[in-house]
Amino acid sequence: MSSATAAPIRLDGVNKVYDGGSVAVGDLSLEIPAGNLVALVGPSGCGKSTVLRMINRLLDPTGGTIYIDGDDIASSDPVELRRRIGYVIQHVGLFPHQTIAANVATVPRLLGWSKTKMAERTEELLNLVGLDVAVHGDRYPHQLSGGQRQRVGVARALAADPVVLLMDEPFSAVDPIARGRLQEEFLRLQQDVGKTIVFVTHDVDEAIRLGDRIVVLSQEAKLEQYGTPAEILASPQSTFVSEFVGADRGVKRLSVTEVPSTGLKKPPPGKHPRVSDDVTLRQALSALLDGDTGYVAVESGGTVAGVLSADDVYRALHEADDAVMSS
Ligand SMILES: Nc1ncnc2c1ncn2[C@@H]1O[C@H](COP(=O)(O)OP(=O)(O)OP(=O)(O)O)[C@@H](O)[C@H]1O
Repeated sequence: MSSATAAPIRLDGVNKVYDGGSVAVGDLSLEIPAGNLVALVGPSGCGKSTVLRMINRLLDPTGGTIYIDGDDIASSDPVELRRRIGYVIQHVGLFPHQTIAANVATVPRLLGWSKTKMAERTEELLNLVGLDVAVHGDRYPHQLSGGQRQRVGVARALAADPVVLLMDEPFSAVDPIARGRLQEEFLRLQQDVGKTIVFVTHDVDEAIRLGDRIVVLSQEAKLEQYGTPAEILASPQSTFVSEFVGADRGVKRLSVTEVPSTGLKKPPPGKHPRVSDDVTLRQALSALLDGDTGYVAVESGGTVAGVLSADDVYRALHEADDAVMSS
């Protein structure tokens, strides 16, 4: 494996039949580009976790091949491979009798890093996930909140600069408010680290929010659709996908579409609510509904570039859909 910070993953005709004959994955082929965050979504039992666990060789496929950075992982040493792959699970599995700092340094310690290098890396990572090493470093897992423990799990998974990060429902055990914050922080963190991330969730909203691309799976990990959130929302390829993304697909589309930068109207008189030009149509519509003029003003570089009405939001959504469909 190269020393790059992120590696592509390819699944080629992968199949997994458990002892006893249960087919978890029928025949799955998938390419995940380096540095992409791909969300695997699908109903309970469709094989998402099995797919993830085959990528780090916690399970071996019964057929097909998985490549990381072009190398067939079946010929790699599983322990060695797992040190190059970060893994975060729902109940993060921190070692209860080790401090937070020691937990984060798990893989560097196995790799024989010096104490100084481990301490520097631990501080850097805890900072990256928004925890202060001076406050939290010497605490034990039970002295942290659920959300803080998940952050430590992410820091630990990133400790040895893995080329791939696998995340299995990492935020589902925390309350919705902490979850939203973790998702937001995680998106910011990914902008910094740029890993190839495979993220399992059964929550389609989380997949839309986090994924560069989404893989929708049905039973036996059948690939129903693979595309960007905007593509999947604008054009679900099957009844399964449209039912899975939900009846409020239209509202979800608003949240993956940015406000238009051209064709804005000149503001009529009145005190219109304002949004910046990098918000989504959903945020713009919400601001419009909070006001009482029927318009929302879009600011660009501190000045108002123009206004949108509800009709304009509708038109912008459909123009964005047309652009997605024709791309
Ligand atoms: N060790 C096992 N032995 C036999 N069958 C198994 C085993 N582990 C999982 N399965 C079966 O394989 C299928 C896929 O399981 P998997 O855990 O991958 O699904 P999932 O999509 O991650 O589900 P969930 O969202 O509920 O966690 C299920 O039908 C499950 O019952």
